[in-house]
Amino acid sequence: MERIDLLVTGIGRLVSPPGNVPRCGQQMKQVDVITEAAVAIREGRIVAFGAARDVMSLLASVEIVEIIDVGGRMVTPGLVDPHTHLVHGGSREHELALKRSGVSYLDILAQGGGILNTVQSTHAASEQELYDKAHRSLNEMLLNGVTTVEAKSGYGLTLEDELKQLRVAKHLNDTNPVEIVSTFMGAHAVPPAYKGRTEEYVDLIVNDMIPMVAEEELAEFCDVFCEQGVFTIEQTRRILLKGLEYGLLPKIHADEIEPLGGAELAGEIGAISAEHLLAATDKGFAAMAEQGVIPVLLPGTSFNLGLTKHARARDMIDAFELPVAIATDYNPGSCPTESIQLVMMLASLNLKMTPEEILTACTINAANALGRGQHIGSIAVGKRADLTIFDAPNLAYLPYHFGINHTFGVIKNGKVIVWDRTIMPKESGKEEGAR
Ligand SMILES: N=CN[C@@H](CCC(=O)O)C(=O)O
Ligand SMILES: [Zn+2]
Repeated sequence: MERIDLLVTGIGRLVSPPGNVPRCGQQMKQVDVITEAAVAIREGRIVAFGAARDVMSLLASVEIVEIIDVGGRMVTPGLVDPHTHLVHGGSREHELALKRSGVSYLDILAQGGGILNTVQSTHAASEQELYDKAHRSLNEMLLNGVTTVEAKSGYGLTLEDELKQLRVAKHLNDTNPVEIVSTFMGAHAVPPAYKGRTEEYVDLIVNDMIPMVAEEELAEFCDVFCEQGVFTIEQTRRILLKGLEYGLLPKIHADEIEPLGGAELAGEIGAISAEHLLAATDKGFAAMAEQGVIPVLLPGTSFNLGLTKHARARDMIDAFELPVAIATDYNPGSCPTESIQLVMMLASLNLKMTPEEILTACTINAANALGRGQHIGSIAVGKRADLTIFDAPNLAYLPYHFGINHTFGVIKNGKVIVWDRTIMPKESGKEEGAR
C-alpha cells in the first residue's frame, strides 16, 4: 500500500452487515461489530478496516495524508434512503385538519387534493425553486446520516413537468455530495385532464414519457402507484414492462391500502422492489421471495396516516425470509419527514424489528433496492467509503433514545462532509449551487 488519504480512528464500535447481497430472513440480525476499530481510505474507497491495532500495523510504513479521531463514537455504513419523493413544490399542511376529521387519504385524492394538489404546486414552481426546496431537504437527510437517496418524479404528470422534476434531481446529484438515484413515476396519479380516461394517460406514459426519460438518461427505475382508483394491475404491468424495454427497472407502490395483487405482480415481472405492502397477502410475499423482490417498508407513512395497521415485517422476515429494507417515503402528503432516524424508531416500535435488522434494512438491503449493493451499504474493502458517525454507544441506542438526531458526522466517498453536526463547506469535489 503506498498511501492512505484518510484514516478514521477512535471508533468505539464499527457496526456493519457483511457482504454485498441482500440479507434475507434471520441473516438480517447478523451484523459484524468491531470494537476499538479503524478504517483506512484511499481515493474514496475503503482499503482496510478492523481492530485499530491491526490496521495500524498494516499501515506501519504507509504515508497517511489525514487522520481523524471520532472519539469513541459508533460508525456504520452511510445510511441509504431508498424511497423518497424528494423534488416537489409546496406543502399540504392544510390537509391535516381534514385527515384528523377522518377523511381518508384516497378520498382526499379523489376530490382533487392530495397528490394532485402537489402537482399544481410543482407545475407552478421554477426549476430553481424546486432545486432550492429539495436541496434544503437533502441537507436534512445528510445531517441525519444519509449518503444515498432515491428520488421519484410523479408530481409533474405531463411530459414536460415530469422531465422538469427529473432534471432537478439530476442537477441535485451533480452538485451535492449525497448521491441521488432517480425513479420515473409518471404513474403516480391520473391528472385531472385525463379524468375518466386513465387508459389514454397510460398511453401517454408508455408512448411519450418513458422513451423520453430513457433518451435523456434521467432515471434508472420506473414506479407505479398500483392502487384502487389509481392504476390497476394491468395498467401497472403495461407501464413497467414498457419501462423495462427502455432499461428502467421496475418498482411498485404495491398493496398500500387495498390488496390489489401488487406484490404478486412484483414477483411476476421480477421487480427490484415492492414498497408499502401494508395490505399484501401471503401469496404476494411468497411471489416476492421466489423472485428476490426487496420489500421496502415505510413505517413513517402508516404512523403519520394514523393507521393502526402496519406492514407485516415480522412475517416477511421470519416466515418468508425476505430481505426487508426501510425508507422515509419523504413526501408532502403521507409522510412529510426527512428523518430516517425517526423511521428507524418506528420500525422498532411498530414493525417490531430488532436494532440489527433495522441497520441491515437501511444499509445493505436498501442499497440493493437501488441496485447498488456492490458499491455501498456495508463496510468492506473496495467499497465506497460512505460512513455515518453516531453519538451513540451501540445500535440499540438509536431507536431507544428517540426524537433527536444522533448523527455526529458523515463521510461520503472518503471525504468528511459533516462534522460535529455541521455540513462542511464544499468538500465533495462536486459543485454546490443551482442553475
Ligand atoms: N402512495 C403514494 N405516493 C406517496 C404519497 C404521495 C403524496 O401523498 O404526495 C407515498 O408513497 O406515500
Ligand atoms: Zn412513495
